Amino acid sequence: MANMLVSSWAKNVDTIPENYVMPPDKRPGELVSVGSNIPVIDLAKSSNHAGLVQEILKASQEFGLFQPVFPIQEHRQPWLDKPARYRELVETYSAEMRTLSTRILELIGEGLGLEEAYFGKELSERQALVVNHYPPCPDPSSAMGSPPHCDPNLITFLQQKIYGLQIFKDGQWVGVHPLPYAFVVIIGYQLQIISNNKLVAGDHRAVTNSESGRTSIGTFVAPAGDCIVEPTKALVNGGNPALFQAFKYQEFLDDFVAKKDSQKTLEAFKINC
Ligand SMILES: O=C(O)CCC(=O)C(=O)O
Ligand SMILES: [Fe+2]
Repeated sequence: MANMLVSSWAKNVDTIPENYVMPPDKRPGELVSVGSNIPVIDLAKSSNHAGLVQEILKASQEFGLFQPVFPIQEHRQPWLDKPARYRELVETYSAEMRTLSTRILELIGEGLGLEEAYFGKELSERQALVVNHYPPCPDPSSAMGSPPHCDPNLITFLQQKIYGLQIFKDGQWVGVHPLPYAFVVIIGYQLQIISNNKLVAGDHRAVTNSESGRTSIGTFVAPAGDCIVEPTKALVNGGNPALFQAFKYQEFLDDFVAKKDSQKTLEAFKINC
């Protein structure tokens, strides 16, 4: 059992096992710079609420990703690295993430001109915590930590201490700098669909490095399985016809798991004009 965990043997390898070597066209390549223009948004700027909403909306339209910073984390970093109190920590962490996601979803809803609680009910009913661990890799340019994809859910909150996350923007991969007191917010496909393509899902991947292992903590907020998702009526009219059909979220998720290619799943739910 212990040997099945990559982390138990990966420390001792000096070449990548063959099944981890990616075909040349799927490799991360060498030259990816850390982006200096990825939006970092200060949530404490409550004196300029309208400005904050606009900043979040613009980032969600242009990048599908942003990094909110908020002061509470300067005092308490909720990093889950103490297994002894893991259960308790996960409970507290999940509750805090719920508060943060509610806040961000309210700001996005406001920016889209929707009622305050629009995303607060069935559309955000599910919340899952996923901890990814990437061991150090002898040859990071030939292997991939997490292949390129968009998240199928509504919105994702990611915490990373070590660099590894990259976003595809303007035809190239850009590294997302791990800021110590910021989360990374990634717009998921359900927000793209509900906004009728006004917001874009962030296309991202994770690379490895040879010096150290990397752990990322993801909080995935998603609709209930039987929740009907469709472009919101508020953003659909004669000039802006609905670009996606209505579906049950579980149908979208099943297609995503079956196809293993997030873009193909999005295509399958488009209305063919
Ligand atoms: O580990 C990361 O930085 C990205 C993980 C990810 O994209 C995912 O779990 O969906
Ligand atoms: Fe992801």
